[in-house]
Amino acid sequence: MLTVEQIARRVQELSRQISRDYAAADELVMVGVLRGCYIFLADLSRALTIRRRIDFIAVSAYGQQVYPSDSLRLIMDVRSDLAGQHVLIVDDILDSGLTLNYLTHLLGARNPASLRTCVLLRKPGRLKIDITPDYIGFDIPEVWVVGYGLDCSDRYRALPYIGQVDRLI
Ligand SMILES: O=P(O)(O)OC[C@H]1O[C@H](OP(=O)(O)OP(=O)(O)O)[C@H](O)[C@@H]1O
Ligand SMILES: Nc1nc2[nH]cnc2c(=O)[nH]1
Repeated sequence: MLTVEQIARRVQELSRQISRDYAAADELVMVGVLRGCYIFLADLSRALTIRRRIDFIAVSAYGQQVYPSDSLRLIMDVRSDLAGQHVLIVDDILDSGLTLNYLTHLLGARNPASLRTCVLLRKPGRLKIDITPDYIGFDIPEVWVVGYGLDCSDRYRALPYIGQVDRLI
């Protein structure tokens, strides 16, 4: 679906935009949403030209039967105190929007100086919640995608490109 070159070009564009937008900030705290974010966050953070710190957070759906699950729980919190910090949540994909919605409420309640969101992929046709990330890499169709950090039953995360697999979503 997306080649190595297309992804690299878009990540560079996003990093230029983010570096420009935060040029006046002392520091940006990038909060990656595990696990799918790990390659995108690595590439994006290295391309930024501003001061940044990296942190991680992990959530999990209750139960595995239904996707997307309506209820999420926090399974690993960030280490940093986010009060007064410029925070950017970085995730690989926005599907129903439940994860990003949950996290923006959770982290927004910690009095950050600012809170924005960045996703590499968005499936506009799947949104269950009206949420628009501040930075979006690509809009994609309603299919299951893998590679560049994204998995299918924990496989394919290390593929350098983004591909589509047959799976009911
Ligand atoms: O918009 P939503 O419907 O909430 O879906 C998006 C979330 O789903 C994926 O995570 P997943 O739960 O598959 O975990 P993983 O990142 O560990 O693979 C992805 O990384 C997002 O965090
Ligand atoms: N790997 C992967 N995770 C997702 N989470 C929500 N949609 C997707 C998808 O298409 N692929």
